[in-house]
Formats: sequence, C-alpha cells, structure tokens
Amino acid sequence: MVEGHSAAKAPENARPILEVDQLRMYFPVKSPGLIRRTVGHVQAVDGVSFQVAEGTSLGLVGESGCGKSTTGRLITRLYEPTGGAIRFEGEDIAKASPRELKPLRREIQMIFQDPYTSLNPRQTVGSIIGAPLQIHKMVPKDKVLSRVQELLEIVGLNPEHYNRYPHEFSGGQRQRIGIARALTLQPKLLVADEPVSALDVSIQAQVINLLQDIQREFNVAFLFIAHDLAIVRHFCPEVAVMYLGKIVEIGDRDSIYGNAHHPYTQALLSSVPDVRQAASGKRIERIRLQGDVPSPIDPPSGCRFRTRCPIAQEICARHEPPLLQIGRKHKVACHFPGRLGEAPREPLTSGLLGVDGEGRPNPGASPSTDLVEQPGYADTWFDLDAKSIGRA
Ligand SMILES: Nc1ncnc2c1ncn2[C@@H]1O[C@H](COP(=O)(O)OP(=O)(O)OP(=O)(O)O)[C@@H](O)[C@H]1O
Repeated sequence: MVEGHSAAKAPENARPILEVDQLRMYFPVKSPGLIRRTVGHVQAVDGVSFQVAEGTSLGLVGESGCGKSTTGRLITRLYEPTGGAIRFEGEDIAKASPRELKPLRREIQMIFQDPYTSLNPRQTVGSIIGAPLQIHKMVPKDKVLSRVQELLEIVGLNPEHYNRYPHEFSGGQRQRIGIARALTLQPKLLVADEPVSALDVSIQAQVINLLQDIQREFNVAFLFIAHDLAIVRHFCPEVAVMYLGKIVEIGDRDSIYGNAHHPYTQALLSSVPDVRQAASGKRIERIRLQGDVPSPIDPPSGCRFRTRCPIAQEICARHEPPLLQIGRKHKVACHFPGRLGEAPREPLTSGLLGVDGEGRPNPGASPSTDLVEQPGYADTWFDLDAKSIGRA
C-alpha cells in the first residue's frame, strides 16, 4: 500500500491533453522459413478510446498481455499504429513523421519499468540527464550542469552525484534518475509503464509519492500503466480496465473500485484482498476465472471475455458489446452489466443492436446508429438503477 500522500484527485474541468480514438495495433505474424509471409496478426490493441486530462492521471490496468504496454508505446510513438488517432493537444500524431515527432518528444516522455536496463551503464548520470537538454538545445551549454543538478535535487538525489554511473545507485535511486531524465524536457505528458513494479515494496511508495509531487508541481499528466490495483487506486483518479486489446470498463476511481459493472473488473478486484475489502466495505469472495486468456491472434467472436465469463450467454458470442456510458464518468462494455450478483437477466444492449435476447436479428428493431466509442464522456448516459437517461 502507498502511504504518506493522500490519493490523487482530479482537478475539475481540466481540458484533455491526450485523446486516443479507436486506436489499433496489429503486429504481423510471419511464417517460418526464407519467404516470410504474413500469416496472421496479433491484435494487441483493438479499438481503444480514452482521454487524459491536463495534470491528471489515467491508470491502465489488466492482466499481462492485454495490450497496456503497446498502448503506451503507441502514444509515445515508439510504434506507428495500424489505425486510429492519437490527438495530443488537438493534433493527431498517429502518423506523424520522425521530423514532425521531434518537437513532440519534448512534450511526451516515458518512464520505463526497469531502471537497470533503461539507463546506459557507460554514461554518467550527468550525461544521461543532460543529453536531451543538448539535443533539444533547451539551455546554453554552460548551463547544462546546473540544470542537471537542479533535476537531481527535484527527484531527491544528491546534486553532487552527477559524475557517478548508474551501477553506483540502488534500484529506487536509478528509477529516480529515469524520472529526472523524463523530466528534463519539461513534458506535459508522462507515460509511466509499470514504473515501480521492479522496485522493493518499501521503495515503491517513495517513488509513487515523488511522482505525485512532480505532478502537483509541474502539472504533468500521466498515463499510468500498472498491474498493481492498489497503487493505481492511489495514483489515478480515473482508471481503464483492458482485456485482450480492448477497454472493458473505464471510469473514475469510485466507479471502478466501488461500483464495477463488468464481470472482468469484478474478478480482477476480487483477486486483491486489500482492494476488495477497502472498496466495498464488505468481504467479497475471490472470483476465480476459468481457463487462460485466449490468443490475441484469434480472439473469440463477440465479446472477447465471454470464454471466461461467469455470466456469458448466447448474445455474447454473436455481438461485441459496445462501451456504454452508465454514469457521469463510467462506461462498461458488457451485454449484462451490473453490480456483482446483480447482472440483468436480459441483455441491456439488444435494443441498441437491433437484435433479440439471444443476439439474433430482430426484424422489427431499429439499431442505434450512434454506437461508435467516443473518447471521453457524454453529458447524458443510461442510468441502470433508474432505467432512464441520466444527465450531468
Ligand atoms: N513487437 C511485438 N510483436 C508481436 N507481438 C507483440 C509485440 N509486442 C507485444 N506483442 C503482443 O501483443 C500483446 C499485448 O502485449 P503488451 O506487452 O502490450 O501487453 P501488456 O498488457 O503490457 O503485458 P505485460 O504487462 O506483460 O507487458 C501480447 O499478446 C504480446 O505478445
């Protein structure tokens, strides 16, 4: 658990700095041998949409292999996406050329999981942190050292240690060096991919607190990728849950941790005793999902979670559930969304999709034309408790 700092809160009405719209990344799978033909695709990220507001944090959670890291790497444009848009301050950078990306490299930085491999062991800390300043001509040459020392101080390291090498530091200190390097160019968005999972538990809280201080002081936004649900709850006012390349539920902290409506989110939360107890105030038994995560090369038809879902029915194999807004800041992609043990008997989505309860075409129905996932939230939503339209 993270102690010391209180849980991060989202500023009201902060404008979105990042908008991800129907983002897709399909990695080609090649046949073995000399003539390497593409024989399939790993659908690592498949139609993901979300927003990150200025100075706030969105957490991305889900089991290993669900596409979290790929999403982060797309946003920092380490990969070029197969499809979709990545709007940073309103400008789509999804297909930007290396030249167009250069100024953006200042604005969007990444903090990596492993402080051992992400720092060049042959460079001093001074040159690791100082190099971006010189490349981007941020400060005159004779001011680089003093800026490096300032950054070392910001991340809680001794400014006189700029001449030391990474191996002379502990794991937690190395991650602080990685953070200082990411801060060098005064970015507006930090993509932090499992920033503390390689560190001792005792050090994790210190590094998280440092990131929180940095966020407050410099108003940096975070896409915070992590599998530790307790850390994400502390750091992120908003959370997106991914499963097999898709967002299955997204919402503010209370909606996800205290009012999850997707069976996958419920199972994920139930696997962490601390989180399930604190969020609900009552004892929730652990939900054990059957089977393994299917291959992203050949995902199940309809809802990708259905092969492991305890409440799946026929419609789930026939239709992919749209990500429906069910609260002011809460969306869920499930035909049978509900609190644990309160899933509806009939699919909520059949009218919208123009199908009957089993998902077969319903000739009399008129499907909604408005089911494309938008990043962000609308001012109206479907209130499941009141069975009516809710309004902001
Ligand atoms: N360069 C690549 N080429 C082919 N497949 C890839 C590549 N990178 C990732 N994948 C596949 O894409 C899927 C998503 O991987 P990704 O690393 O984004 O998931 P993740 O949720 O971050 O998991 P982890 O926490 O283990 O890193 C996985 O099936 C992975 O094997």
